[in-house]
Amino acid sequence: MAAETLMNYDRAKELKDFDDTKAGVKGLIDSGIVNTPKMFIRPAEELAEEQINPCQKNTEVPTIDLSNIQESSRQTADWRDSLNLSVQDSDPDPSEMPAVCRKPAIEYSQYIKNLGETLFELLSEPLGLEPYHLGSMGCTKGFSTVCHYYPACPQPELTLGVKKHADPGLLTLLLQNEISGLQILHEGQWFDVQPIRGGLVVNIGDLLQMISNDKFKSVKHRVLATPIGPRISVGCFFSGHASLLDQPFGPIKELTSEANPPRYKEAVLKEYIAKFVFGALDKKPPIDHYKI
Ligand SMILES: O=C(O)CCC(=O)C(=O)O
Ligand SMILES: [Fe+2]
Repeated sequence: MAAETLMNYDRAKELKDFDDTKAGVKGLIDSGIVNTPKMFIRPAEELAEEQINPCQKNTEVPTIDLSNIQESSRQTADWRDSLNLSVQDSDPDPSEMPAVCRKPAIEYSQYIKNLGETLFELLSEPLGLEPYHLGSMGCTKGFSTVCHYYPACPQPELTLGVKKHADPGLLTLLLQNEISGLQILHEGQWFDVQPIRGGLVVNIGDLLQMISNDKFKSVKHRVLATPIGPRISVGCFFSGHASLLDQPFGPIKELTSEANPPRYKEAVLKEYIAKFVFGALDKKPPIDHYKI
């Protein structure tokens, strides 16, 4: 009986059915956010107008930020523009999104939310937890969508698109256009993560490493600057809901024991987040402050 079920198993059909529900990646691609580079190429007056529009509380309009460059140091600016859209509720307020990308961004957020819920269920299981455990902790609520635009770089050897880092949050779902540049660090060596059309990169972040008491491991990665472009990527960062900001969190109690004690101190989410918002991406990661 089991063998028969196995023989009838049609993986291609299962994937197609998953995509057709639009919980899958196809829905994300269809929503077209990766084809929205025009949000980065706009007249200066239009950008200035958005920057002073007070209703866009959750949006950072893209600018090349050179403020972290100190003349005396050899620090370089990252070779990219980024647009950050924070979605804290299931239905983001359209007036808080730049008009140019409002429709795809809202549609995309909805798919990501559904996919995030599924993935946190799947991740609860190998931890030996009930499927809804991570979801019920608030992991699936609230995420930031960051759209990166990496223009072609005339001297890619002098800079990087994004410096080496691990994502500080719980989980990142990343969509890339066809131009490569993303690399992960494995056993001291950098490996390319080639874009697969219709595929998402799923990255474990430091916060998930922390609450899983090292059962899941975050991965260090970076983005090269490339002579061809633009490279576009859209990362959705699950880092816990705003309502959890004042709560302490640490390794999940069910995952620790006398034989396997907590490897991290408890932290207040707000303080943890402040450490990565105000710290440099490639300097001491926030997780290191809590290691026991
Ligand atoms: O653009 C990419 O592929 C990755 C960007 C990234 O690592 C990040 O935003 O944290
Ligand atoms: Fe990252």
